Amino acid sequence: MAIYACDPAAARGRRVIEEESAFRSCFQRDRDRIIHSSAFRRLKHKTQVFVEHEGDFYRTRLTHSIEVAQVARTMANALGLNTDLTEAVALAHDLGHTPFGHTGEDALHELMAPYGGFDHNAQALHIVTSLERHYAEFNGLNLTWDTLEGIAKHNGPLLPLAEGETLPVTLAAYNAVHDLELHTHASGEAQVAALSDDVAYNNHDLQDGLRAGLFTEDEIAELALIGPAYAEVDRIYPSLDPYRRRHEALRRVFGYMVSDVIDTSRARLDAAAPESAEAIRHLGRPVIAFSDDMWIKLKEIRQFLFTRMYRAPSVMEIRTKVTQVVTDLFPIYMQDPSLLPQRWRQEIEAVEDEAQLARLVCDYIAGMTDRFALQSHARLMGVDILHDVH
Ligand SMILES: Nc1nc2c(ncn2[C@H]2C[C@H](O)[C@@H](COP(=O)(O)OP(=O)(O)OP(=O)(O)O)O2)c(=O)[nH]1
Repeated sequence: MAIYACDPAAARGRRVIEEESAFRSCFQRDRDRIIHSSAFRRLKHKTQVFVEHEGDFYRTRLTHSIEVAQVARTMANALGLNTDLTEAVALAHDLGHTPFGHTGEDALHELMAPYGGFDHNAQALHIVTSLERHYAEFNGLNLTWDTLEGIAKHNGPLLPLAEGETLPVTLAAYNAVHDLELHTHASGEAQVAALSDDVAYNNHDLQDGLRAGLFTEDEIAELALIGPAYAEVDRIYPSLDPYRRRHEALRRVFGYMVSDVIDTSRARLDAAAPESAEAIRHLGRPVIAFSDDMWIKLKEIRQFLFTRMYRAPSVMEIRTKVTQVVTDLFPIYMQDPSLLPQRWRQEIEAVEDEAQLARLVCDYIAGMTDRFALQSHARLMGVDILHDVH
């Protein structure tokens, strides 16, 4: 490992002190706790782009998280960073997603507007610091400080706040008791995990979008990063069948992105010459990055995916319906919290005001899988919103 890697022997430790494992480093143990969490298992039925009933081929938040962790390990290893910490942060980065992905998040954010809003990154931290309830001596997973800061700073430092911005309430509350130093950048490991998210989804969404027939290979071959990949495949394998041709082209695109991050980040690390993990945190700019040229090409892909996939009419039609599911469920549980399961009802006794009740209901709904939300909606509203024809 490089001098600037996070060394498990020097980790900042857990909020509740525990005996170290004889077999696993503290970061390995964090990763294992994340894999064994309920929230991680529920990612298997949470939307990446397509709602779960739309087909078994497409990515879910679980398969996406595994792909992020895979590429993150490769990049961390190439850069001399700690692969276990990188993997832990990568596997945890989407734990806070609601049913129906960003659509559910937007709906919950609006419903929670009077009570501090909702943010999936803050929710991931809330889950691993509070909502998982399996251990005798603490709520949450009691992860190391290093993993928690990586989860909190998925989008970079959270402080100082921009004008009119506030910290998500659950994050602010946790930070008040366990200072995650929100002014600094995260470790190199967490920065790798964050960029791996972009590498993974921009690649797999192209694959899923093609499979769904939302656009064609000829159309994506017009994009600056993708055209050369198809050209190279056609040159080497002039008579490849269409499926192998697609795979060969897209795996090259993936490789271009990974090589670019490794080369750019190596150059940045060489130039900054950080002498510790702490030095990376205080550098004032990220050390893990795409080159400017790659960033321009990536933005073109992101724009294409946004208009042709995330805002495609067929995706938007489902979006309207699943927004209704979340919008219907929230007031039902607010008005009659006795409908909540036992584990949540117990907490209602400690609720002091409407904002606390709303946060509880929000946490419960946010934890639902797509199918559980749809089932709950069908049971409570008497309609199967995706299948009933009106
Ligand atoms: N259907 C649908 N999917 C979306 C929408 N916005 C984003 N997605 C999907 C596309 C990508 O697979 C993925 C990108 O979002 P992520 O949650 O991974 O990253 P994002 O940069 O939005 O947030 P984050 O980095 O986690 O703070 O989510 C949307 O409005 N509708």
